[in-house]
Amino acid sequence: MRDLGLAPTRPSQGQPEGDEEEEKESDGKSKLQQEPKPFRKDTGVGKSSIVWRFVENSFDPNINPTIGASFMTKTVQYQNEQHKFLIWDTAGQERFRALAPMYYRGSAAAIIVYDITKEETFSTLKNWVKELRQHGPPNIVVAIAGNKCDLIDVREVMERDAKDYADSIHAVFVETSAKNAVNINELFIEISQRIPSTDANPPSGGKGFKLRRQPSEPRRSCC
Ligand SMILES: Nc1nc2c(ncn2[C@@H]2O[C@H](COP(=O)(O)OP(=O)(O)OP(=O)(O)O)[C@@H](O)[C@H]2O)c(=O)[nH]1
Repeated sequence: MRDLGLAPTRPSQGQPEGDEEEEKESDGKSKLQQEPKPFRKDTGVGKSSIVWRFVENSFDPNINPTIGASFMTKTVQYQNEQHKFLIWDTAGQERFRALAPMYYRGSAAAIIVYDITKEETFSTLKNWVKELRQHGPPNIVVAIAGNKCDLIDVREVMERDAKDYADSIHAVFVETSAKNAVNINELFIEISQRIPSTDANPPSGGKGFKLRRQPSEPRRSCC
């Protein structure tokens, strides 16, 4: 059995700032006008839906936004091994952003999700990559998921561009649809394959997991 800590990114905290509402300062300027919010576009990309599809194999079109974070686990039999995923699903709203380091610091991998129909979510993703590189665990596996690939008619982010970017930072990349269950299991399996085995990296304190590299399962082309 191997335990895989995973943190789909995007959270924070502190005094609620309001997400979509603009708060007015005493000088009458809104906070939006005063300071850039590099992570503002994180909500609604489908992080929770991806986790739900993976853990419960279900999809809720009326799912509520995540408050703070939620935690789920799933164990999958993959070839001759059991992989246990310990997953933190973090909130995308700006007011929860400061919580993010709590989740990614102890994680073996992070999935950064963007919405293929919203270009700004892809730009935001790069800020997360930077933050993970600067403040995350040195060997954290980064995965990029371009979600909602069932909405191909309103696509704003080209798959090739996202793939080129992912390759440039050595990240796992896949386009997913939580709605249609496309590439969800493949995403998690590919991440688990990238996490070094305990043979190569002896764990401290006797905890960890053993994993051999296996050939990737074929991915489905998204829609
Ligand atoms: N068409 C389509 N809609 C999706 C997909 N995944 C999620 N959605 C919808 O997108 C909306 C947001 O989904 P969530 O899973 O709550 O997104 P989130 O990123 O977790 O949002 P926060 O919790 O606010 O950070 C919901 O209405 C979902 O039903 C998908 O693959 N395809």
